[in-house]
Amino acid sequence: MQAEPEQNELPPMLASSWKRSRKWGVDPKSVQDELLTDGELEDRRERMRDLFQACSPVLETLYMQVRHSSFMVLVSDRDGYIVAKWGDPPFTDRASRVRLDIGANWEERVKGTNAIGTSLAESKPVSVWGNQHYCEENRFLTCYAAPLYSPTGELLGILDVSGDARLHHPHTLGMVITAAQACQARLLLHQARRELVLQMREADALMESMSHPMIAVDTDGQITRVNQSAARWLGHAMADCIGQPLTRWFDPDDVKVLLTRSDRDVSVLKPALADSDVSWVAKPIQDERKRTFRIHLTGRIPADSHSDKQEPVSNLVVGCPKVREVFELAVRIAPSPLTLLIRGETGTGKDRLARTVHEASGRKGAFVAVNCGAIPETLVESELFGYEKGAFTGARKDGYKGKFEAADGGTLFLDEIGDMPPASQVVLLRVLEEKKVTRIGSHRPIPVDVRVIAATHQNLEQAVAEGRFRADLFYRLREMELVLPPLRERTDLRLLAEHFLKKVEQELGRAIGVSDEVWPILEQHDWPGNLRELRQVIRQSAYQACLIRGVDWISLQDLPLLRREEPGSEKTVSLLSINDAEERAVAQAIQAARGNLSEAARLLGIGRTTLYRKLHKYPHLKPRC
Ligand SMILES: Nc1ncnc2c1ncn2[C@@H]1O[C@H](COP(=O)(O)OP(=O)(O)OP(=O)(O)O)[C@@H](O)[C@H]1O
Repeated sequence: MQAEPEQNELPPMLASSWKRSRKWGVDPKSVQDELLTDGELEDRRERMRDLFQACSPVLETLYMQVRHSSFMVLVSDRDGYIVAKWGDPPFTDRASRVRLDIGANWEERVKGTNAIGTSLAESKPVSVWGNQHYCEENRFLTCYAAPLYSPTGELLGILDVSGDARLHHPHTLGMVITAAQACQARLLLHQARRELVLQMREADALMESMSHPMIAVDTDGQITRVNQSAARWLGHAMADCIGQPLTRWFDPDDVKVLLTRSDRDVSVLKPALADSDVSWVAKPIQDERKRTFRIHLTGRIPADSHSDKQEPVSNLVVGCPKVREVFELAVRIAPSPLTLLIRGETGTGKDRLARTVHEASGRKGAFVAVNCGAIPETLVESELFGYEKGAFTGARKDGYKGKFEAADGGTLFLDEIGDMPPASQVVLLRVLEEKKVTRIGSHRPIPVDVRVIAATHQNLEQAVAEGRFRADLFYRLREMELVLPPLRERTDLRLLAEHFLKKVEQELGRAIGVSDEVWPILEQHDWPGNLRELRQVIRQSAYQACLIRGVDWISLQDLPLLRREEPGSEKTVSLLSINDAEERAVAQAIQAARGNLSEAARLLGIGRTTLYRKLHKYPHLKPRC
């Protein structure tokens, strides 16, 4: 054991630290250690996950430099708790005896003068060698520590290299300082990347939140982005719209003008189909040299009545006994605090059921829906739990209230829960257990009163068996389970179809009937897209009947269902797009009118100019003279 140094032998920073240690009442002969429980340690590690993710290459390189030399690398959080270590026996065994180990607190108030504690107290790099340590048991050590800062200068913790005092070398401190600086640089890079993803996501969310249809096209006229509302209008899934030429839906001449004259501030486009009500405003997005990068099209529709999510719960169709049972049970359990898991194929009405539970629960707060599958892995936590101002560069100035806080007093609907990344599953489980959230960049847990409803179309039991989904979270979420049957097993298809037809009638402003021969076809289809697909088919058929054929009833020829599949396929029907249907209708009309275009236009119930425009789109249909 080395003797205590004289005060004047200590460097000034350490002399002040000794004074503080005395003031704290630390006993140099008997240390009262402060240790974390496993849960607390996990929590603190979790809060530094970003740092470890971004900086592990630096920390590993540092460890490679000191291994085999009775040295170890440690990281403490900003409260002095060691949360990570890299080292090898026998030195780590000796270090463990004085609790220089994961979970122990090395603040000065616990351990007296030591590199981690003093570096924290002074916010400066420091080395503490042998008998410069305040507590006798630590005097076999030599330690070098430097603060770890976030890119915005916030203290995150301490990087420390500790070893046998006999191997002390002043240069080691320089190495630790360099590594701490490299960590800050890597964090900056990491956060810049994350910020970029956030911004892209924000742009997507903005686009998605618009109730008006929006389409972005590149300078070649190809679609690069659409929102749900536009995808609905275009008659395809969002992913299928990307890369398609705009000329599939708009007059090619108009599109040509739009692309060549995209320097114009704003122009108005008329769609080739459904020419009646929707008009599209095009606005170029330009760089600083006024070169057009993208063109944004916003559709103006008279009423957004086909919007997915705005229907009052009382309007739901529950004509099938199986479904009625599910809804009745949902309403009965709604006032309880039970966590609910809703299962069912895509488009079976899980979202609607979750809203029903919320409305029947009497909870005054908001219903907040989150699609866990749509959030990039790195953003799940900031989205759910929020972040403090300055948590990372590019973070909003006032911080961000996560979805849990937004749903306080209400219901949080976690859709596609099976897609939640494993790391976020841990945090979610903790929030469910503790009913508190801690924003990223904060240490203050905020109590929340949130009823959680999760939904999935996946086989979660299998995901648990394959290790993709945590078993404890699965059981925590499934305090109560509701299962929605697929449309092919429902007995109320006709009621649903009539319900969707009513909405289209409102859009089109006229009553529309359905011919008898249509029903068996609808009943036979196996509806992989369930209610959403049925709604889409009804809408497309009604538009086809009214706007293309000019009649007030849907008959077989309007159904985008009648195309036969490849021979040998079990299915007899599959969907046609609005465009295919339009092309077919034009061909039939020209054939029926024996090439007389005025007559064909009359049969189609459209003007001659409109028919000419359509022939521009389908030049092979032009009658030969
Ligand atoms: N009982 C119902 N009566 C009338 N319309 C319904 C009913 N249930 C769902 N819908 C409609 O069906 C469509 C799909 O429903 P919803 O979005 O709730 O399905 P989901 O199962 O949550 O879909 P996903 O799995 O894709 O998230 C929506 O337009 C919704 O309004």
